[in-house]
Amino acid sequence: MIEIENVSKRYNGLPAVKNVSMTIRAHEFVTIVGMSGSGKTTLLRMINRLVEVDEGTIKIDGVDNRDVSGPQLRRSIGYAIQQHGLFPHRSVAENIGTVPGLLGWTVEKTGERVDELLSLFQLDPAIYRDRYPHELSGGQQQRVGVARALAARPNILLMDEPFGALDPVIRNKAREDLQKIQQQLGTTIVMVTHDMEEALALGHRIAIMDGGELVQFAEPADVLRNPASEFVESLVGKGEKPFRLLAFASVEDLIEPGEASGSPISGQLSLRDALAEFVAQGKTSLPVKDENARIVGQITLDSLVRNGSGTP
Ligand SMILES: Nc1ncnc2c1ncn2[C@@H]1O[C@H](COP(=O)(O)OP(=O)(O)OP(=O)(O)O)[C@@H](O)[C@H]1O
Repeated sequence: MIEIENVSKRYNGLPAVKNVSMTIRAHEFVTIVGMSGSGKTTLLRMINRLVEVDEGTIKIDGVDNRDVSGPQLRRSIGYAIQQHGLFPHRSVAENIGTVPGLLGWTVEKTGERVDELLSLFQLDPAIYRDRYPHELSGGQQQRVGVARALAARPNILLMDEPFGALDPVIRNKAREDLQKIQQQLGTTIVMVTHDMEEALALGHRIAIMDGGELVQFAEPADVLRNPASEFVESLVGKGEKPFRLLAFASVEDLIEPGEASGSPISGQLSLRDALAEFVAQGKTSLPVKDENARIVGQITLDSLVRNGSGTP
């Protein structure tokens, strides 16, 4: 758990973060979103004390983060950034093994962990272990950067625009991988992004910053339905809002009895993807199938539209 209490930071007399309080629960995935210069990175870096707070306290699992030394704190918290920060003259294995090395792990234990992480990130250890960063694609470098941040099994992982430099296709894949890894390892993740789509897709809760202030901290659907201010509403994108809300419900929520023609869609599909199917198939109702491809009912465009607009 990370408890941020009344934290402020100024640079040259100008406030960068203003009196922010928020509690991030263990195993939670929190995204911090906001415009450029809104204080996201400053807030993130105060957690691992790459930036010191001017006022307020940050407690990690109940302990003030100033009660341990900065280097010691940073060995226990993973940190991944956009420029991945890999050491160019060290191999992939040496890069990933950096923190375990500092913590005094044996060569054998570190080697096992390196291979385990490479496999987790779908990089064959036999091929990639001994490569150097310049021998990897941008997406692979990024994955190695995140693997390195997770090497010593930190309970907390801080990420600053980790996918910013990736092209959209690889970026989506990287997000999915991260989501799976978070579920698998239960790591508490705090991730800064300026991409609302990314914040909504990944965050269990989203923290929205504006001019150094935390203006809303809530679950994605809540932010969409009840934006705390006009600024949040504009960030969410008024026009996009109905589609984004549809992404949080699935076809199985709206199954009804009856037969429909057309190519069956999965009950697991999000309503947003279902809407695309209605358009692609040119239908107003579609059959719904379960995991065993059995037809279990139908969904109508009418019910989807009513759900999307919030009309019962
Ligand atoms: N080391 C520094 N020295 C002086 N001013 C700084 C420093 N770091 C940040 N600032 C200022 O503090 C404010 C918040 O910056 P911060 O990097 O936290 O914003 P951000 O929301 O992460 O922005 P971006 O999305 O562009 O990275 C900005 O006005 C910035 O210019």
